[in-house]
Amino acid sequence: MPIRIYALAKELDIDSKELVEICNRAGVTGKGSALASLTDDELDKVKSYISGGGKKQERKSKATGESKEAAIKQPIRDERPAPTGRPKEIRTIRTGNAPLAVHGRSSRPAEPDVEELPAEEPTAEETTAQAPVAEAPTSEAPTSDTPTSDTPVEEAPVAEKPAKPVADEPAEQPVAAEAPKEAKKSADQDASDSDFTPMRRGDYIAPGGPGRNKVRVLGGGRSSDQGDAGKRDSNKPKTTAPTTRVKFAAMPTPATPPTSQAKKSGEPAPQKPIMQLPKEAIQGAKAGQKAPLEEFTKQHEKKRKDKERRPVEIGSTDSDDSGGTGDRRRTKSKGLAGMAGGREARAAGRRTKRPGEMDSDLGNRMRRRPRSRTTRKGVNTAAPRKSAVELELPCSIRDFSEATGVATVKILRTLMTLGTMANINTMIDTETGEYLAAEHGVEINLKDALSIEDEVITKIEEIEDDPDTLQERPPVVTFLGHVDHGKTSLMDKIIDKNVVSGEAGGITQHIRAYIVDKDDKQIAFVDTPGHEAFTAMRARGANVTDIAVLIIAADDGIMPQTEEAISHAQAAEVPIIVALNKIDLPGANPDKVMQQLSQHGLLPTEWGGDVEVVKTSAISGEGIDSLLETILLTAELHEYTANPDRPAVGVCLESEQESDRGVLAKVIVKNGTLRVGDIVVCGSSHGRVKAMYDTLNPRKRLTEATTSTPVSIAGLDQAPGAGDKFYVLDDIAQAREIATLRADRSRSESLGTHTVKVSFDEFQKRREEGTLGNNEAAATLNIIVRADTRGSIEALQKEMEKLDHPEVKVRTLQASVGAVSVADVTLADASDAVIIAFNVIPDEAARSLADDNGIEIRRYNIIYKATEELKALLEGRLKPEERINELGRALVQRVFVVSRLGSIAGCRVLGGTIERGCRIRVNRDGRTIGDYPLESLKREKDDAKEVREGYECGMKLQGFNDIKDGDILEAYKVEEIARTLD
Ligand SMILES: Nc1nc2c(ncn2[C@@H]2O[C@H](COP(=O)(O)OP(=O)(O)OP(=O)(O)O)[C@@H](O)[C@H]2O)c(=O)[nH]1
Repeated sequence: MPIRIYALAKELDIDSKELVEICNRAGVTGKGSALASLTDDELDKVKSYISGGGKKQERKSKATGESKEAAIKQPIRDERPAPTGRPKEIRTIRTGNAPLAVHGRSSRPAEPDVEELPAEEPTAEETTAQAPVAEAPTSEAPTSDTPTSDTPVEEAPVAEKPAKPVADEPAEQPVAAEAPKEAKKSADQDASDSDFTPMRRGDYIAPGGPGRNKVRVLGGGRSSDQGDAGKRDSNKPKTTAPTTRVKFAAMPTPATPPTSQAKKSGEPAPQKPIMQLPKEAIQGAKAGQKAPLEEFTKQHEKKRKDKERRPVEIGSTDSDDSGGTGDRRRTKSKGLAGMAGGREARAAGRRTKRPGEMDSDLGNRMRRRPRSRTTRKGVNTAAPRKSAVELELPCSIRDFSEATGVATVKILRTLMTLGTMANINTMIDTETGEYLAAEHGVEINLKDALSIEDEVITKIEEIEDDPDTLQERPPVVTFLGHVDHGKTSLMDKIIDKNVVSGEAGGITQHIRAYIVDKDDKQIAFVDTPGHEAFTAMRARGANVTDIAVLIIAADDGIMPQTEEAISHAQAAEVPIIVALNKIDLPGANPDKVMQQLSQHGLLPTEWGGDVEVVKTSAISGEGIDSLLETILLTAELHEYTANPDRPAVGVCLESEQESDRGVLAKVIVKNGTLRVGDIVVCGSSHGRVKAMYDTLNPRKRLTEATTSTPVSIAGLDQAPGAGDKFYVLDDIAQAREIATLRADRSRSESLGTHTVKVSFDEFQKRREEGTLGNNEAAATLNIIVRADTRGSIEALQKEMEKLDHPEVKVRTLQASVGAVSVADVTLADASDAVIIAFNVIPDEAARSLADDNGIEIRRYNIIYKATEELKALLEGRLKPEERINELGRALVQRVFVVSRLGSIAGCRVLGGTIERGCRIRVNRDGRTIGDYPLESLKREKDDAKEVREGYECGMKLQGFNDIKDGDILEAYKVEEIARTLD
C-alpha cells in the first residue's frame, strides 16, 4: 500500500525533505515532494537504504557537523544504486536531426524540489533507443513533436536526460525556430496552466540580468550559464551531485545614470575634456621648473599691477580688444604654463570687457585688432579728390589741399621737387596753382577772390566824382635824375632850405615832399633819391606825379639813371620838364644834352618839340623861377582837378617810427581831404589819424590836408610801406580786418619759402671748402633788415636783388622799421641769418642775446656800402675790410653850450672806453641820427687820451652841435683788416 513520503518521514521521525533526498539517493526517483507516494517496493527500497547505512551515514554526517555542501561534494555516482525498474520518463524528443535543447529550466519560478540527477545517464544512443518509450502517452507529457523547452521539470522529472544527447548540439534557438506552431501553442498552454512564464524568442536574459538570480542549478549545480560547459563536459564524470538547493548571491545591478545627466534629445554627445598639458608646461617640467602655476600667478600679479599703472593703448596687443591674447602670447614667450596662461587670458578678457561690448571669442578679437591698428595710423583727413573745383588764387597750400582734395604732403613734395621748401601756410600764386593742379590731375577753375578788401576798397576806387565838385588842385612834381645832378640842391633852392649837408654820404636816402607857394599857387614837390638803389621809390614817386622834372647836369649829360627816369616818366604818361642844371659850370654843354634828349624822344621846344627845357643853377638860383613858372603853366594846360569834399585817398611816400609820436607816415593826398580823426587803412597798417604835421616844418600841426598836399600823419599801428595806398574808411573794424588780412598774406609770403641757410662765416667756410654750389639749390644767405625808414629797407632789398651770384643768393627774411629787437635776434638764431642794421642800433636785450648766441649784427649807414660789401662777399672780391672796432658807449647827462666852441656834451661812460680821435655815433630814441668825428675829449678841464667806464667826461663833436640830454654816444674806430675769403 502506497505511503506518502511525509507520512513515512513522520513514521521515521525525519524531515520530509530529508526523506525526499534519501529517496533519491536510494534510487527512488521521481519523488519531488513530500506528498509523493511510495509504493511498497519503493518503501522497501528506502527502508533498506536507511537500514543499510544510508541512514546512518546521513545521521553521522549530521552528527559530525558536515555540511550539506560536503555531502553534495560526495560522489553521488558511487553511492547511487544501480538503476532499476522501468526507465525514467524522457520528455525531450528529438525531431529528426534537429538538436534539442532544454528550455525553461532556468525560468521555472519555484522548482520545488530539485532532485539529484540520475546516477547513470543514458548515452545518446540509449536516449535514441528509448525514444519510443517517450512516445508513450502520459497525462502530462507533451506530444512527441512538442518542444519541451517550456515543460516544467515537475512534470518531467527526468527532464535533464534528454538534454544529454543534445549537449553537443550547437544552439538551442534553431530548435525553437523550427518548432511547429502547434507545438508552441501547446507549450504556451501548458505554461499557462502551470503558472510559468513561457520563454519566447527574443527573450534574452543578459548575463547578470534580472533573471540571473533566479537561475537554479539542477543536479550538478549547472546553471544556464554553465549549461554549455556542462554539455561540453557531458562525457566527463560528474564531480558534484548537489542534493540541496543552491542559492547564489544576486548579481550587482549596474548603476543607472542620474536623470539629470540623461542625454536630452538633440543635444550633442558630451565630449571628454582634453586633459593635456601644453608643450611649455612639459618643457618647464623637464627643465626642472617647479610649480608653474605658482610662478605664473606671481607673474600674473605683477602684470596686473603693471597694467593698472599703464594706460590702455587702443589697438595694442595689450589692449582690451586683444583680450587675453596678448597675455597668453607673453606667457608663452616666458615658458610658463599654457593652461594657466589661458585662464589668465580669459580672466583678463573678462576684466577688460566693457559694458555693451560683445563677448566675442578670441578670433573675433583678433579680427578686430587690425581695425584698431588702422585707426592708430591715422585717417586721411584730406577731402576726397574732386574732379573740378573753383579756386581763388593766390591761396595757401592748406586751402588748395582742402579745395582740391590733394593731400598737403603730396603738394609739399611736389613743390620740393621744384626746389621750393614750403609749408601748409605758404601762399601759392596762380602759376604755381595751375602747375599743382596739372601735376595732381585736378581741374581747377580760377575765380577772383572776393574779400572785404574788394568790397570796401574797390568800392572806394570806383567812385566817380561829380564834375561839379571838382576843383583845381596843385600839381605834384617829381624830380628825377641821375646821382649828383643836383636834385636835392635844386629843391633846396626852391624851398630855401639846405638839407644836402645832413644826408649821410651826401646821397638822398629819403623821399622828401613839400608844397610851395608860387604866385598865389601851390606846387607839390616829391624828391626821390637819385641813387639807383632807390629806383623803386622813384618809380612810386612817379606814380603820384603829375609832372616829372628831369634833372640833367649840363656838364654830364644823360646818364643811365637818367634814361631810367625817362622811362618811368614816359610810362606814367606824365608831362616831362627838363632842368639843365649846373648851367653855371664851365663844362656845361646844353646843346649836347638837348641832342641826347632828342635821341631819347624828348625833343626840346627850342628845337620844335614839346619838351620844355629850363636852364637852372642850384647854386646861383638861375632859372628857378622860370622852372616854377613852367610847372604852373604845364599844370594849367593839363587842368589838374580833384574833389576836396570826399574822403581822402592817397599814397604813402615813406614812414618811420619815432619814440614820442609813434609811427609817422609821410603821405600825399591824391584826392579828397584828409582830416584828423579819419580812419585810415594803409597797406597792412591801420588806425585813426591822431595828428598831422607839415612836411616842411615837422612840428607844425595841421588839421587837414587837401589834395596834393604831402603831410606826415600819426596814429597808425605800424609803419606802412612806401607806395602803399591809403583810404579813409567809416569803420575801424573794417580797417583792422583789411589790415590784418594783408599782414597775414605778407607774412606767409615772406616766410613761405625757405632754402639752405648760410651766414657770412658759413658762407666763407663753404667757399674755402669749395662746397658752395654743390647742392642743387643754391645756398642762400638769409638776412634780417632793420632800418630807420621803409625807404631804406626797400633800397637795400632792391640792391640785394641785384646780387645775383651763381653760388649764393640773398633772401630777406624780415625787414622792418625800428631798432634791432630780441625777436630779430631770435629769428636770426633760428635761421642762421645775418642782421643788417641800417641807421639803427640794437637795444640792450638784443645786443646781449646776440653776443651770447653769436648772432652777427652788421651796421651800416650808407646803402651802397652795405650792398657793395655783400656783393664783394658774394663775388669773393672782398677788399680789405673796414672793420668797426667798438670802443664804448656814453650817456649824455648834460649839454654845455659855449658860445665860441659850440655844444659840449657832459657824459658818463656806460661801457668800454672813449678814446681820442675816434668817431662817435649819436643815437637818439633808438635811432642813429648822426656820425661825427670826436673833436675833443676832456676829463674835467684837461684833455684826455681815453676815458673808461664809470667816469665822466666832456665830448665835443665835429660839425654837430644839436646834441641833447639822453643821447647815447657810441665810440668806435675803423680798422682795415684784410679779408681772408679767398
Ligand atoms: N656848381 C653847381 N653845383 C651843384 C648844382 N646843383 C648841385 N650841385 C652840387 O652837386 C652836388 C650834388 O648835389 P645833390 O643835390 O646832392 O644832387 P642829387 O641829385 O640830389 O644827388 P642824390 O642825392 O644822389 O639824388 C652837390 O655838391 C651840390 O652842391 C649846381 O647847379 N651848380
